[in-house]
Amino acid sequence: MRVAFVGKGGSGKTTLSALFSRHLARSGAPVVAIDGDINQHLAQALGLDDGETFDAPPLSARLAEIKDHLRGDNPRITSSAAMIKTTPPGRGSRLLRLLGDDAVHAHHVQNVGGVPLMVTGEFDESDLGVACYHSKLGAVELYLNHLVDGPGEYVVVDMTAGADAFASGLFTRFDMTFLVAEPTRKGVSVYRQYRDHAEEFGIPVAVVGNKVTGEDDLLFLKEHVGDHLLAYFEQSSWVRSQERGRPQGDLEPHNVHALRQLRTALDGRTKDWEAFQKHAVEFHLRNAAAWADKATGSDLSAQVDPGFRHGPAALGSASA
Ligand SMILES: Nc1ncnc2c1ncn2[C@@H]1O[C@H](COP(=O)(O)OS(=O)(=O)O)[C@@H](OP(=O)(O)O)[C@H]1O
Ligand SMILES: Nc1ncnc2c1ncn2[C@@H]1O[C@H](COP(=O)(O)OP(=O)(O)O)[C@@H](O)[C@H]1O
Repeated sequence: MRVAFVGKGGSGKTTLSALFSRHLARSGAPVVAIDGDINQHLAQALGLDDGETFDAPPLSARLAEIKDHLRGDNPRITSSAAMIKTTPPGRGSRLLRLLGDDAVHAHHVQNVGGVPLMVTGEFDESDLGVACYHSKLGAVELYLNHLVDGPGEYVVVDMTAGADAFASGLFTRFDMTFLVAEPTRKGVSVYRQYRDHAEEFGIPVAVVGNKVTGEDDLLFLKEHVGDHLLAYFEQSSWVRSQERGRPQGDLEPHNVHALRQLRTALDGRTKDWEAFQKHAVEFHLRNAAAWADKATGSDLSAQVDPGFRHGPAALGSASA
């Protein structure tokens, strides 16, 4: 199961991504957390100490190698240069298993606070004015497009705020999207934007309230998001103490309960590999027509393999 945490900057996406990843990992479930936020703080939120560093290379630093690995010997994708972030897998592509023995996990995963973590990379000075953050997110999209995750396995992505997530179709790669909303007008406005995109594509979105301090906060959220409110987290002194580098005691029982609610909702989803691949193809064709055919000088619609069926059955016939 894949889940994205989205919402306004500062709403608590990173905090909740970290809490949820750790909650899953502690239960013994296989988890990969991915920091896809423009502000790369997930490692810290998972408990990377001040003296420690995250040494695994960011996914965006090895995009060409990742593409080369994933295209395997798919005859429709003749070079990594011809592969764009939306290029869907086909027969001959290399498919990934969660935390499998492959070049992507081997290079990019580092364990932080008991959670295997990959990062997309900082949006640095050299990117300013020349690229959008979607260039960093391309590797996440390729990873998710080629991943065959089984039941009881989890990918948790801390997503960037804002419209970049919609640019390529990345938002259709998840079994569930948790929209983190503070009980403020700004907090719920992102919800409306996301809801409209999601409805168009039949994407499941649930609102997760955060930093709730009382009945008024809860009523405000219910008034604005209604039945889409799945769960809410209270303002947490444990989170605050952890942020100060001195975690005290345990996460509050109400917040632990909210984590369980998120997991139950996610576990209740049924995977639809056919719909998943259909969206991948649809967005690939859109990107091809909008900019990528021109950028690569080729007809990228030819990369779509109509005979490919994504999902566990495809693992057997994929490139080794
Ligand atoms: N949605 C959309 N619309 C318009 N232009 C886009 C879009 N996505 C990517 N690009 C531009 O294409 C260049 C390569 O994109 P990426 O680095 O994201 O990766 S990839 O080629 O898809 O792997 C890159 O341009 P350059 O930076 O000039 O190489 C991106 O800015
Ligand atoms: N439930 C909570 N209780 C207390 N502080 C919180 C809670 N959720 C988030 N915070 C704090 O709010 C700030 C912003 O959270 P962060 O997770 O970095 O947001 P985002 O990733 O959405 O930008 C951080 O200082 C974080 O510790």
